[in-house]
Amino acid sequence: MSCEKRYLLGRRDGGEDGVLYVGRYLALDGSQGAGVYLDVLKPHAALICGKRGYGKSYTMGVIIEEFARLPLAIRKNFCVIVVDTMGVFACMKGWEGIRVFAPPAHRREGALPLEIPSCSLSFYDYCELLGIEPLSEHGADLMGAMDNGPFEVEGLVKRVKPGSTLSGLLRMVASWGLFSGSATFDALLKPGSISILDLSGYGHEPRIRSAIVASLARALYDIRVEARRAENGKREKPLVWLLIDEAHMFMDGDTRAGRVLTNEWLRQGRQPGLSLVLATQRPSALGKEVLSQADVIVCHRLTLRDDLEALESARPTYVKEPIQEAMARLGAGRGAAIVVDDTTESCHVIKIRPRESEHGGGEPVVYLD
Ligand SMILES: Nc1ncnc2c1ncn2[C@@H]1O[C@H](COP(=O)(O)OP(=O)(O)OP(=O)(O)O)[C@@H](O)[C@H]1O
Repeated sequence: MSCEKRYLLGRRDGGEDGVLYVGRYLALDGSQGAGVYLDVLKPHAALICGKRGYGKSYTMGVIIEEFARLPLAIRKNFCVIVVDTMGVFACMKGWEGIRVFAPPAHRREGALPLEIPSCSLSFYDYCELLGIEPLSEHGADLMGAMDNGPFEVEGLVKRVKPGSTLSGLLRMVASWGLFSGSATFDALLKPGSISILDLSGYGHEPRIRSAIVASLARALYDIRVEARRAENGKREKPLVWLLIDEAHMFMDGDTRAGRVLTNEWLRQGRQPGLSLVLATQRPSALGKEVLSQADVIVCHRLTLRDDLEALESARPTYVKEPIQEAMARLGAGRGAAIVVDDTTESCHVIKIRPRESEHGGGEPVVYLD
């Protein structure tokens, strides 16, 4: 056993198994001290926040690397799924077996196809995706079409009024090739796997991204709730760690994805073994529920008053120092963060460790010739 001093976030015992090495304690003089580790033996809800360019995606990349490095005996208990909205993690493809999935219309070389089971979207998900009101003529028409058992989106077109706006919208959805009646999420549930879902092709399509995340998050929740009931010393379906970059895209406002993540994952995810890691530039956009449910908060530099106030209002009583004052200790350097850990009721300033794989989130350089 190593005698190096270490801080373990999210767990009270000092065990060495099932931990991710995230960085080092940062002293007031800028020197780095004891290693800081994050527990993965229990489910957690973690929030990584900070203003643009101060290290959120980099930190998430470190967490992904650490999952990839866990001994197989531990790793096979989990599957890790990363929702990559900007395509910054896609360059980790192949690193320690990491796989990248992308929707058929936006698949780059080497990425596996990501298809969404068409029946995994609820009636309300389809209404949000199509931009129609559930309580409208189109809504009623769609509900009638979906009532007739399992379907392909092409099949729905045949079941609604021919030539209607709804039929046109459904035809458009069918043309994306994203939804399939025979698709499953099984590939993402391979024990020990790390899957990056590259949704960067839908940069201007918030409804499509939301539909993907809502259906995935709900399906994983249902699968784990079911598996949990049957678990008896053997794990048929792995525990899930869902990492979402730019999480405000899903949780700002009243989206279907935001509702599933808040209601099923944050409020009820502990028992079925669902862990969530959300990264955002705008913690104020995630809502109070997210800030209060997160048991580990990694906060890089923030300067916007709304964001600082949101964190301040969620500051646990054991953190004596106001967030803004603690923030001053981070300095202007990238990669430093305040970490608030509910389990050990502690707050530290840390420096995230250097990445080993390529980081895809750097700024482009200006060419001078
Ligand atoms: N822990 C770290 N150690 C060394 N460099 C870092 C660290 N964290 C961030 N950086 C540097 O800062 C740059 C920006 O970090 P990152 O891409 O994570 O920003 P971000 O907060 O995700 O920004 P955005 O919100 O624009 O996506 C990185 O390309 C890297 O050069």
